[in-house]
Amino acid sequence: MADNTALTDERIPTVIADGVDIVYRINGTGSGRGSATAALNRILRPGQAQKAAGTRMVHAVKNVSFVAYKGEAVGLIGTNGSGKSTLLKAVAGLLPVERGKIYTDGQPSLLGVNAALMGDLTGERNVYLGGLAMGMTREQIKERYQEIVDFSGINEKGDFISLPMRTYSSGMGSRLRFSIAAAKDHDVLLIDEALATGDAKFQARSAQRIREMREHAGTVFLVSHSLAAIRDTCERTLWLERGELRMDGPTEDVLKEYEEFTGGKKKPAAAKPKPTAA
Ligand SMILES: Nc1ncnc2c1ncn2[C@@H]1O[C@H](COP(=O)(O)OP(=O)(O)OP(=O)(O)O)[C@@H](O)[C@H]1O
Repeated sequence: MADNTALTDERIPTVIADGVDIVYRINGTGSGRGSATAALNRILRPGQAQKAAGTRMVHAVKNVSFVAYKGEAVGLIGTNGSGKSTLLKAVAGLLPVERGKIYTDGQPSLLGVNAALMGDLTGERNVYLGGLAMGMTREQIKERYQEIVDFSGINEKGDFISLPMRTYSSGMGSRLRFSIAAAKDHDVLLIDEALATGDAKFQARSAQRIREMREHAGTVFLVSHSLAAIRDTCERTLWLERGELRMDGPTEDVLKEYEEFTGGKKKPAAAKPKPTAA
C-alpha cells in the first residue's frame, strides 16, 4: 500500500498573490472633462488626451505577496483606504492587476457580490436569487431554505422574510446575505465587513459557521474593522497600510502591533490622582 502520510501533512495553497500592484485610473479630473470634445479626444488620441483630461492614478495595492492555504481563515486589516477591499476584489477576479499575479485554486466567492440580491424582492425571493447566483439548483435551495432563514434570524421578530429586502435594516440585510452565502461550501470565501453590522449573537453564530466552512472546504478571508471579529475567526492576519503589506503573521501578534499603531491599546498611562471627596 502506498504511504500517503507525507501527502496528508502537506499544506495545499488556495490563493497565491505574487508581487501584486493594483492601480485605479480616474478619468476627467482635469479641465474640460465633461465636454463631448474631451471625450472624442480621449478616443482618438488616448496618450495626449489622458494628460489633458487629467487622468489621475491611485496606486491602491503595492507589491503585495502572500500564500493562503486550505483550511485557513485569514483576517485582512488596515486603516481606511489601505487597500483591503481592492485586494479582495482582485482575488475574486473582479479587478485587473497592474503587475504581478494572483493564482487561485477553485472559484473565489466575494460575499455580497455573488449574492446579487434585489431590494424590491422579498427576502424569500432573494434567498432563491442568491442561491441560483452561487450555482445552487432550485431543489438544493428549497432543501436548505428553512436553514438559511433560521440562520439569518430574520423571522425571529415576525414574518420579515415575506417583506421586500429594502425594508430591512442594514444589519438584517447583511445577516441574510451572509446566511445565503454560508449555505454553500466555497473553495475560497471572501467576506468584506459582513459581520460588523450583525448583533453580538449573530456575530458569534457566523464566526462558528466560518469555522465549519474552513473545515469542510477551502479558505476564508475576512476584512473587518472589528478586531474582535478577526480575533474570533482568524488565526492568521494580513495588515495592509497605504497599499503595502506591513505584517503577515499570527493574529495576536499582528493585532498587537496594529493596536499600537492606531492607538487603540495604549500602554497603561501613569495613574491619575483620585478625586478627593469634598
Ligand atoms: N473605484 C475606485 N476608483 C478609484 N479609486 C478607488 C476606487 N476604490 C477605491 N479606491 C481608492 O483605493 C484606495 C484603497 O481603497 P479600498 O476601498 O481598497 O480601501 P479599504 O482598506 O478597503 O478601506 P476601508 O477600510 O475604508 O473600507 C483608496 O485610496 C481609495 O480612494
